[in-house]
Amino acid sequence: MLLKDKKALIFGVANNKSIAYGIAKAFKEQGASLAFNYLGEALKKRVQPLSKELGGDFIFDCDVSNDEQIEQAKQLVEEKWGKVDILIHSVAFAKREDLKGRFIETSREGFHIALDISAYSLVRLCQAFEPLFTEQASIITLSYYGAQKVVRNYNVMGVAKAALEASVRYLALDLGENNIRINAISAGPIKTLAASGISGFKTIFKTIEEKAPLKRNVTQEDVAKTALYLASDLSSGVTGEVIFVDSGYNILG
Ligand SMILES: CCCCCCc1ccc(Oc2ccc(Oc3cccc(O)n3)cc2)c(O)c1
Repeated sequence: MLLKDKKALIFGVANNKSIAYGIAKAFKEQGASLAFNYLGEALKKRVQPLSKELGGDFIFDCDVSNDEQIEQAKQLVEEKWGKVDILIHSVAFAKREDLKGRFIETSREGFHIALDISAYSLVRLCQAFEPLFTEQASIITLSYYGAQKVVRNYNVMGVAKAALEASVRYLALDLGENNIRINAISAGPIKTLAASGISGFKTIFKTIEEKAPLKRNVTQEDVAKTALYLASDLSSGVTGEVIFVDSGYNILG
């Protein structure tokens, strides 16, 4: 049991297609205790049954763009668990109109929203939960190839993911003082609720099957297994890294 008695806080399960759901399922199988956030009453109805199904300890309302809600979440987790061994950040958002057309048309508001929810939220969650992280705690966030190379339509989310990946490196320096590790998994395209909001997703998904070295798209399970490695002592010497789980697509010219 790779994660026996570890307490894993999971941000970003929306449904059973979410990457965070696949990660949580694998963590449970390896003996971890789980807790999940949900975004407001509407999504509580979706997350509650998923948490039950996965044997979660508790769920909590937390909009990661709201500092008070993050502080309240920290206080609740402190009360329920006292400490946190693993934090999964699988949260992002951009306005629909900013995920298509010309990036140059991005509004100031749209840029702020995308970077606040998709990148700054990781910094703030680390800041709030730092007092609860155990000696060997591990933090994992999710990124995409569009952070490093231009992928048409990904637009402002690519800029947000670039900021997220750089934040992982700077956070690794600060958190390393206490032997806490933070890494990103750059996952290939997976058919999630979020993915359905991006123009051109289907085309990219098909291209991977034709061009990627493994000639197939990756699954939630592929990503979850790398998350197990990063969350466990198997990756004890790894921090500040971006690990591609994308059938090798990123290595192509
Ligand atoms: C053109 C790029 C195709 C491959 C995209 C792979 C991918 C799929 C999903 C990803 O996660 C999100 C999460 C939220 C997000 O913002 C959204 C999603 C739906 C509606 C909306 O208004 N914003 C966009 C992507 C992601 O970062 C990357």
